[in-house]
Amino acid sequence: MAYEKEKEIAIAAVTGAALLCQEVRRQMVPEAMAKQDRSPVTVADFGAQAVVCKTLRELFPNDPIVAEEDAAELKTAAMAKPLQQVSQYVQAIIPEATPETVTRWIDYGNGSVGPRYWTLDPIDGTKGFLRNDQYAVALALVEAGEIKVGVLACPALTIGDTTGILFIAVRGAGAVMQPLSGGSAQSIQVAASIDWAHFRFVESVESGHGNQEQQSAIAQAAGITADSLRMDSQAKYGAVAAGEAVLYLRLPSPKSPDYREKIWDHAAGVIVVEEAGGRVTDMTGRPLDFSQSAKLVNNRGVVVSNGEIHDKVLAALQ
Ligand SMILES: Nc1ncnc2c1ncn2[C@@H]1O[C@H](COP(=O)(O)OS(=O)(=O)O)[C@@H](OP(=O)(O)O)[C@H]1O
Ligand SMILES: [Mg+2]
Ligand SMILES: [Mg+2]
Ligand SMILES: [Mg+2]
Repeated sequence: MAYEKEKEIAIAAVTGAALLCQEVRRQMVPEAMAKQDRSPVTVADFGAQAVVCKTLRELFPNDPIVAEEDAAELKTAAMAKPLQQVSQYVQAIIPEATPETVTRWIDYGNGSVGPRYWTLDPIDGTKGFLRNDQYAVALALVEAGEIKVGVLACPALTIGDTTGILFIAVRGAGAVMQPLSGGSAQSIQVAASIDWAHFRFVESVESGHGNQEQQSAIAQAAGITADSLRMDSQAKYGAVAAGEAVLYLRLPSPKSPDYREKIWDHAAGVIVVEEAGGRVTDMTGRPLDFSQSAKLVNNRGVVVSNGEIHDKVLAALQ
């Protein structure tokens, strides 16, 4: 099958990173360090990025990686202690890790968008991770602007009687989910609109990451009467792909009208939903454009659905 090697390496890398995140949560109450944009980052974000970038670079040395974090701050003297912690967590997954190699591996993620690249969010939903709620490790391969492979680990997500879910999709080959702790893969499909128990929508926990008032109004216009499920991270894409909800709305926040969505906050989730039979566009109906830069400069807002209700949602947005 096409992209077999990419898929296997991506699964190994993301699983290692998710284990690291779970280990951090078990051993400590992670502290948030503030980035320049004042958003939080933790030792687990850095550790997860080191694990994934090191694995990818070894197997695909020519592929750029566009990842959320970088090690510039972490290399400063003031950060010696957190760097030591990052290095120890990474060592549990990759024994040869040292503070020096770890910062180098993290900076493999400073690549640029090009004809073929990987994009990584080492922890998507850092605020969720800090709150002991949902978070995800999200990795995707993009070629000529088209997402080809996506692997999304959601360690805190429960579906059926499994907690800790790994979503995997390859373009044209469908989407599956499997227990993060190992076990067999099961093919997934979005829910049909007649499935009333799942005829509901998901949105962010953080009100500043969307426009909850408008999101409720649009969901209602599409016939959804149930309250929203609020969850952090791309676990929302997983919920739509696995048929737990029929719609995920992320409309521009009135507090940050000029915000542009980042590619790593969407790429893995988009292919998982599309391969499960769903549809993803921006709020004007355009496909998300992953060919430009780390930001989705040609898109505003994101609409993710089971496909069936997509046009109705877009019409309500006009
Ligand atoms: N203003 C604004 N608008 C839209 N999106 C924003 C904004 N600010 C931040 N972010 C990005 O949101 C990412 C996580 O958002 P989620 O909505 O998935 O999770 S959460 O419910 O907010 O925790 C989060 O990803 P992580 O940084 O990886 O956690 C951010 O990249
Ligand atoms: Mg962040
Ligand atoms: Mg993110
Ligand atoms: Mg992140």
